[in-house]
Amino acid sequence: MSEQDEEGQSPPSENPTATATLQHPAKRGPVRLKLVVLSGPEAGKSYPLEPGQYRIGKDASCEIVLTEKTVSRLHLVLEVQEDRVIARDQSSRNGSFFEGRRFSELELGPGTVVVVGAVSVKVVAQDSRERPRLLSSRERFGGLVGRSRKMREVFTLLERLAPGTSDVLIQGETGTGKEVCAEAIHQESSRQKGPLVVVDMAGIAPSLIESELFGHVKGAFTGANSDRAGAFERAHGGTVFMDEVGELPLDIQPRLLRVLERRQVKRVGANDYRTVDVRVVAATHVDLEAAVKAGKFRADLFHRLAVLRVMLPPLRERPEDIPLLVDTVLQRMGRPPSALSEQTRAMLSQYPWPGNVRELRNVVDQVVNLGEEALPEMAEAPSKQRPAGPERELPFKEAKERLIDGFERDYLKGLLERCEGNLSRAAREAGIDRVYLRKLARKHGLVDDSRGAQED
Ligand SMILES: Nc1ncnc2c1ncn2[C@@H]1O[C@H](COP(=O)(O)OP(=O)(O)OP(=O)(O)O)[C@@H](O)[C@H]1O
Repeated sequence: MSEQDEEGQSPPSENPTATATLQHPAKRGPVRLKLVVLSGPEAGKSYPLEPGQYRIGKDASCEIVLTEKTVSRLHLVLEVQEDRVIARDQSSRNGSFFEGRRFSELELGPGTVVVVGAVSVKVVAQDSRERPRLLSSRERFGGLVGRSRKMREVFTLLERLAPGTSDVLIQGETGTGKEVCAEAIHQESSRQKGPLVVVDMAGIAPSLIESELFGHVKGAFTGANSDRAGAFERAHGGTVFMDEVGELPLDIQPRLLRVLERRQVKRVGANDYRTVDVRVVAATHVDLEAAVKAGKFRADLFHRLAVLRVMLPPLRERPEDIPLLVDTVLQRMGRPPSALSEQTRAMLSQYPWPGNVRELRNVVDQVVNLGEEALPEMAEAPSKQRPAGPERELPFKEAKERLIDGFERDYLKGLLERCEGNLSRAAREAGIDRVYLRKLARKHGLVDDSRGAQED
């Protein structure tokens, strides 16, 4: 197996007939492929794919070694044939994913990105000029955590834009971490020692928004008993976070545009402008482009705000992040990972989370404090996003059992294969009691009692 650095050129093949082929619909003739690692410790490495089998895993004996901790010793096998490449997950612990969904078998073609545990790899033509964008290897940015490809793309972007001076628009559904993201941008910028002033447009009466943002002078309106600085003046030298900017009334929008363009504010009732040194980070959960089309948001303000855009993906598009988020939430609660059973974790990983990370945090909190009885409400929550599986039509208890059964079987199968059927080793690796493990394995027909299970 030859291994190249992505920065280098692929050497010409010594034996062109022995290379992997895949019919490209647009071209005649075969397309030779290679696998490029996009994230993790081996990011940038690439491997030409020739007909045959490639084992991908942490074990040094694999043809493609990925040392990242979420990768199983033997994780995925690529079967490279003359005209196609098939990827088969090897009952890996953390799964293999394509477009956010776990797969056990998948046909790969040029451009396919799959996630092995948490490591993204991409199949490209060997002579492709495209230099795949390498992803940040970090799993957190400020208070945001995630190891999915989508979140790593966000972190890559944030690494680049946070230290700059440009204003930023953060878009994402409720609970996707927009406020945490704004805090992180502030903390990673040169303004970190300055103030971060948060203004939630949805939480202020429309008549008071102007004064909140720009301040007022004494007597400007009833109740204005003294001069008051607005959010922009208070944030001088720092950052203003405008949450739910889509709620800004149309008549105030030109005034915000002026602040963005000239960095000048005029207090309500005053005649003079004051210059402010602020960075504006705005967020919205609504589609601002649609609001512009509907005449509810000024196009010029939108374009000025949207120069740099961060899109926070919904949790249902990155289920690989759920285990890490669950652990992070437990840690923030001061609880150990063992505070949740494997069954509960399996349930949490299956749920589509319409309320995103906030909902996940609340459910984990409830389950830890109230016990697993808190889960049924979760399963009853409506979701259009979730594909209807056969278990969706069953009574809750039965559906839950079936789901857990499937999870247990897959998990144990992979575990016992990795541990070559050695129950003691498997129990240690999984962190569960050996007697319980034996009981589970027997339930799923995974130990042959006539031969007696291996204990050491
Ligand atoms: N990627 C993440 N990693 C860790 N915690 C997260 C992440 N995303 C969100 N959270 C947590 O979820 C909760 C909600 O996040 P936040 O308030 O930033 O969401 P939001 O997008 O601003 O929501 P809304 O639109 O409803 O205001 C917080 O407790 C936050 O710490």
